[in-house]
Amino acid sequence: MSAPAASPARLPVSVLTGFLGSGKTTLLQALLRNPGMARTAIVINEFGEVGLDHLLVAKASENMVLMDSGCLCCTIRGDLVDTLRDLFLKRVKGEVPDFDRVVVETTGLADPAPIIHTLMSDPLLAARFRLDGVIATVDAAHGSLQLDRQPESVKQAAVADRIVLTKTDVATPAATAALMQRLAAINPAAPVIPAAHGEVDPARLFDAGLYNPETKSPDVVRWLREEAYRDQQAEPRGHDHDHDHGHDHEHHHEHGDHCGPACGHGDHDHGHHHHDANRHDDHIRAFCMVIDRPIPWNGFVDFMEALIAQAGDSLLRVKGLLNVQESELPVVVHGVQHMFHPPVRLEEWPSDDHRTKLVFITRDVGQTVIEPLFNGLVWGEGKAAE
Ligand SMILES: Nc1nc2c(ncn2[C@@H]2O[C@H](COP(=O)(O)OP(=O)(O)OP(=O)(O)O)[C@@H](O)[C@H]2O)c(=O)[nH]1
Repeated sequence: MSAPAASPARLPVSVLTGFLGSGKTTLLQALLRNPGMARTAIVINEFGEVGLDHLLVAKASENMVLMDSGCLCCTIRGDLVDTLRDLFLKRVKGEVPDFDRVVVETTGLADPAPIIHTLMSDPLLAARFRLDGVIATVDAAHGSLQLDRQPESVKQAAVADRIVLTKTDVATPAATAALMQRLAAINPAAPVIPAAHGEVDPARLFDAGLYNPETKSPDVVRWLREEAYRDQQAEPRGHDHDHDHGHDHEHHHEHGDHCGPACGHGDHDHGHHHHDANRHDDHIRAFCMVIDRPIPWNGFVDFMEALIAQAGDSLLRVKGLLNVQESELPVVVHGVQHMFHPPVRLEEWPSDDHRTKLVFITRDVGQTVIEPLFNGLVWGEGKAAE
């Protein structure tokens, strides 16, 4: 098993995504004014669209400007990899003020996954930067309609670590409440932060990654939030998912317990649709698996490889804390679609609970699909007759 220590010293990068017109620019403008954003570099597509003139202090170079809050703002030149390398180099040479955080806005790119993949996979970037988290803006007034009609908007909410609910000043409280419930169903672990006109404490948006910058150590409980999947599954659904209830879960429980009677909510494989099948979030499954006994690492790798091969595009987010047979220490895995971070071995268990926990947010691939694959490749179940 390769389990390199993911150095917390690498610069955290947050990816800001959100549907067209959902308030990304407004949020950035408010953040740029905030003194709490000093020592942050923001990467955007164009200065013009953010309307920075009134916040500008100095032009550092053709594509970099400095704000009076201390925030550095730069536009993408070439591609993101070039821009981030350039930014890092200028920082090292002292050509720009030191910064210890980067925010990348994904304007014009509906799907945040390619940016996340670039951050995870480019070897030079991965040595200097680490993905802190994905922030998604969702419009409180139009978000429901966008979730209905636009698969990208569901995907953005599903891969997010933080969801900023914008335009709460113009949405009705009932619409806001219904949307919050719907977002919680898509992505149970992501806090939904209401923010009219982009007014939000930056501290609530950042440090969503595995590393807690205060303790300089991993905080896997906060990162995994596996209990949120349980809580969410126990809640009445914001829309009709009652077809999930009552199906037979007994067959799932042989190797571990699962998250209550509504676990694998969205296991639509069981049928009984009562509602508009075109709602894109009805294709989203958010569930956790808890496995009692230590798992063989090679079996887990076989399982993940098979899952990626069969359903890579449908895996929106996978996070896991693993108890592997080969190690006394826990191993953390993290993936977005078919791209996985190198596994990280932690120095200690976060609690006395040493069970493996895996959380999945997928499109159309429910627990009833993933669990037999896991049981087959990890425990060799279903192979006896071969
Ligand atoms: N009332 C109200 N209007 C908002 C709020 N946030 C954004 N807006 C308005 O919504 C419109 C779109 O906001 P932007 O911030 O430009 O959204 P965006 O996501 O950056 O848009 P694109 O870059 O085109 O994808 C603008 O007219 C904003 O003034 C809010 O919280 N309340």
